[in-house]
Amino acid sequence: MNKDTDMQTDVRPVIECRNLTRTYKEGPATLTIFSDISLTVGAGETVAIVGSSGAGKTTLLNLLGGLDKPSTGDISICGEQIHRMSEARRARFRNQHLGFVYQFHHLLPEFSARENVMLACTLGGMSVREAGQKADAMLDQVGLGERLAHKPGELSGGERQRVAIARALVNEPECVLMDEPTGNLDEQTGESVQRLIEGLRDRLGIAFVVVTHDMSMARSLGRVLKLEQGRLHPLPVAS
Ligand SMILES: Nc1ncnc2c1ncn2[C@@H]1O[C@H](COP(=O)(O)OP(=O)(O)OP(=O)(O)O)[C@@H](O)[C@H]1O
Repeated sequence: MNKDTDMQTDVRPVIECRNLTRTYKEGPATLTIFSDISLTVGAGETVAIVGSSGAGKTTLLNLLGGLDKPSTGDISICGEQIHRMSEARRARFRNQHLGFVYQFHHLLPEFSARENVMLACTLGGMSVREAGQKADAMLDQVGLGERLAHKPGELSGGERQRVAIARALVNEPECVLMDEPTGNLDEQTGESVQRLIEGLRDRLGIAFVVVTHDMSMARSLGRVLKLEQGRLHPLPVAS
């Protein structure tokens, strides 16, 4: 075990990355975004990834989520090598095992909060009736039980982000990947989204990987790793 960037407990690993390298070809030159990154994240663990703009945080998150493939190295999510799956299998796997939350919520503007969350279920083959029940329960958990019929344009920024979190969680994924989930929110709303993440992690045992520029949120979520000059370094725990 790599003691620097691996979890320190013996809980079941949800994410296991070994020696990840991502490069881009730029004419005759090769641009290395990061190299030789290894990382293990266990069930119910939260890992925050920080680093300056352009350090490669989103690139790393995209690899973990199967949106991009590593140049070299292995990624195992829930014991399966996501980067080696066929396109169709990967889409199914992502729907079943992973949830995604972005800085800009990417909700469909024409659909209600309920319908946006339901869509994540029906895409996976669930009946409309069951999807409706799941969406209602999940939206209730994130405190939006009274806003089911509101469209994104009729919700506040924090409420929209909570709908996006409900959508990411409704299929009960083992792992949720978040890119700047509070980046677009004021301090108070950001803190309430952070508490929501912590509550869901503790209640449901989901592993969270959260890319953020907010160091205080990173520290309070748990383990903090800094992506710097193409390497992932653990930051010491704040006293
Ligand atoms: N398709 C691509 N081709 C070439 N270079 C790319 C490509 N995609 C990303 N990059 C480069 O990879 C680097 C890392 O980008 P990335 O978006 O992962 O950074 P980041 O740490 O998430 O930054 P920010 O905090 O600003 O969002 C950047 O320098 C970017 O220009």
